[in-house]
Amino acid sequence: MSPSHREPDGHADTVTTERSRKAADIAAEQSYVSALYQRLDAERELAARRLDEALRSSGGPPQAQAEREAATRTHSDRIAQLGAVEQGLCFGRLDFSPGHDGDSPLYIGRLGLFDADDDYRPLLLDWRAPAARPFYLATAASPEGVYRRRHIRTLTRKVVGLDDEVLRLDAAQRSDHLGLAGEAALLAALERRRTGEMSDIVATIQAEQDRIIRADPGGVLVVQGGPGTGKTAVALHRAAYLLYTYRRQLTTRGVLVVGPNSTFLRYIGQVLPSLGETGVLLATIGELFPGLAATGLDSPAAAEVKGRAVMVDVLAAAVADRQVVPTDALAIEVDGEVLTLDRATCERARAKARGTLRPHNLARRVFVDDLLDALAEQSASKLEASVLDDVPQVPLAEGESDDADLLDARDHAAIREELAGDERVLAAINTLWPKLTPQELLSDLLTDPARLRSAGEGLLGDADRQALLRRPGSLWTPADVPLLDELAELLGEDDTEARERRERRRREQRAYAQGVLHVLEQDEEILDEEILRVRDVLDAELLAERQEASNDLTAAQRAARDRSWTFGHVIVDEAQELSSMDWRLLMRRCPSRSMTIVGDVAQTGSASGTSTWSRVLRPYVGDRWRLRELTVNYRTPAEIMELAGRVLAEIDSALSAPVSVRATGVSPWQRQVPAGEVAARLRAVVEAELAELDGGTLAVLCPGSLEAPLSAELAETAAEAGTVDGADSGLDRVDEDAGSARPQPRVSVLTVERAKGLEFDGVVLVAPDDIVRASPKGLNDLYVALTRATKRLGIVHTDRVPAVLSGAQSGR
Ligand SMILES: Nc1ncnc2c1ncn2[C@@H]1O[C@H](COP(=O)(O)OP(=O)(O)OP(=O)(O)O)[C@@H](O)[C@H]1O
Repeated sequence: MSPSHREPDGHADTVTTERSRKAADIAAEQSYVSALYQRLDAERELAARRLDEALRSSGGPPQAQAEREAATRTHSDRIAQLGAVEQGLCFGRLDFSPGHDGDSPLYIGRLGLFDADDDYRPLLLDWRAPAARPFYLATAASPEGVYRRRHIRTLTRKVVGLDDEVLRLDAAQRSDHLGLAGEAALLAALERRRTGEMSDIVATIQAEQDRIIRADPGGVLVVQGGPGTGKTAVALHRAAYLLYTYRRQLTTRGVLVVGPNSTFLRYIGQVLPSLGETGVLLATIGELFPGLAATGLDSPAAAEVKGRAVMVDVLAAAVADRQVVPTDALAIEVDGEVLTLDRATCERARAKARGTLRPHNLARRVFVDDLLDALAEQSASKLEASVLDDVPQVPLAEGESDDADLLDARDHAAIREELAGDERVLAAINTLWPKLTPQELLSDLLTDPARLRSAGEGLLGDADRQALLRRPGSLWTPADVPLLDELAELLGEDDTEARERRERRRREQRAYAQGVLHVLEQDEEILDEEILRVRDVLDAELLAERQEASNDLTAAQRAARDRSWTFGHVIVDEAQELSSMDWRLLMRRCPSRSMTIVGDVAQTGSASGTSTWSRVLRPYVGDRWRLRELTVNYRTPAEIMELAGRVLAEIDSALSAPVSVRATGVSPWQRQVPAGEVAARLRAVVEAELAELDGGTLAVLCPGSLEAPLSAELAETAAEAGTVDGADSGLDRVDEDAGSARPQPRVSVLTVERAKGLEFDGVVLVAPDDIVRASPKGLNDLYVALTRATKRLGIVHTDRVPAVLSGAQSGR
């Protein structure tokens, strides 16, 4: 330091004292944190030992086997949980004002640890525990007894920094403009390079987020917030919190988290395990019909029509159309005899079946029974007539009547049974009221113009029907899934045969178990009448139950296989995109209406999506839903948000953009290139941006028409440098080594639709004018695209500059 810059001696002393105090604090925290890691290691060893014991023991009675399976599951879960908290095990400490209840410091971390040698004194408090709340909520104005909040920063197991906030109104240490807690730790977290996988935010959850995370689970909670306000982060932490707090209810029914696409689910997939939660099913709507892969793509017009609420009536009409009454009588030849089903008989049977109000496949039984009765009666009459024809006529004696039936009830039943087993009879009845699967019915409907015209009469226009029609054998699409789900409800499943099969299997298992008990008893030496015998503790019924495929699946795994599964709680992210039909499906999965709905109506891109929450919720809960708003943008720097804010004002001047938590000093750049040269020139732009970013992730966002050519162009760069993800390769290969080694920079080429919910360090937006003009929600798409970057944004115009962007800073 030059003499002219020398600090006055007194100041230098203060700095030195401050430094040594910090070093002493760090050393003290290091010893506490090291002790916590020792405890963690001990817990891991214990869990591993117990798992090993459970796996090694074998044989024994069935009850012991079942217990062993449960123990194996518990210990494996515990090992996974302990493994997921290695990074940042402890991140906070609360010190309380003197005289406050329990004034020893509390340490907050990713899970709870206790001192087994000291009456299970808490050493580390799980962030979800009620006592940890002040860490997120206490403020200088409302300190909740907290004197100091400390953020502890660690790298691997080493304490590398402490950020203290003294919660006294006169301790003006904190920026109050957004009411942020732990601002230094928060900004450090936000500055981190993005890896392509979302990370948890347990160490820096803000008060407005915490209130949502810990909100009561009952009823529908809507979380509305602009881009980057942490909606996804909050939704996932809420899932973890609910599972921790309401474990009993929720581990049986499970929690469903719905996201917009598989790229997004990969992006958030790691967050929950790192929070120590694995009992959650992450799925897109397209994945919620078990056994069906919805890999096809709809045109925007087809997706929009399929999402309309009127499709409920179209499908109901399509089902009704399959319950046919013939114009002319149907003739069925059975054993050389012709039986007929006339219009009136069929109409009566149909009315009776429909009158049951049961789903089609279940009401079918009533229809079939009625027709079989009619046919049996006809057949019996014919038989009687032919017998009478063959018998010589004998004059009736006085008082005798000739209407005595030749056939009794047993004969009638036998005739009916024979008809019920006759292929030709069944085939005829099937043409009138077939047993149907949702897939058969929807496929028939969408590939047959006549069926579609009939079902859509008065409900769909010509253009709608045209949009829906497709070739036989087409792949299922995500928008088909809610239609199939609706049909599954309308059709119902006649599971009589399956139930009979299950009952038969149970009987066999019971018989087998009886045999096992017999053998066990013969082996027993009766030494003492007092000693319990096998049969005293286990009967054949119980043993048979244990034999049933041991139910060692989690609720999430069972739910994934069962269409009619209902969840304990449902969380929907990017909920503004869901269609009316999507909502129907989701509401069916959650009859308790314990739901968290997260989204931003200014980001709606899909034509089936919504611009108001009340419109989608009214049919299910009326006005009984709560709204919470998030107002701070943790992702997008102020310079980029300034540009995005103009687009938002254009979408709806009543909407206000969230306030950015930080500025970078780097304004977005814009330049114009001829449309034909964009692919060739993009490579240089990408290389320059990667150099500026010095690692981290970069996305090229473009209209659908440019996705393939730009991917191909950049794939050549990838081949040379090994750094580019093509459109289909996803983001999951991105890695970063805890901040020390330089990460591989990655480039993804994506449409706005696929980039929804994701974020990147840098974004190059190509041809925004085409994006705006491509759909009625083009401005919303532009808003989404502009708000994906955490650091840098560049815009390459190929055609006109959208008016809303003109006049902004140019360059590059
Ligand atoms: N309290 C916090 N501490 C640290 N990081 C946070 C916090 N809240 C949000 N973030 C970070 O801000 C970024 C944006 O969060 P998130 O993706 O959840 O926002 P979003 O509201 O879902 O955005 P969008 O609507 O654009 O999809 C993420 O990187 C997230 O980790």
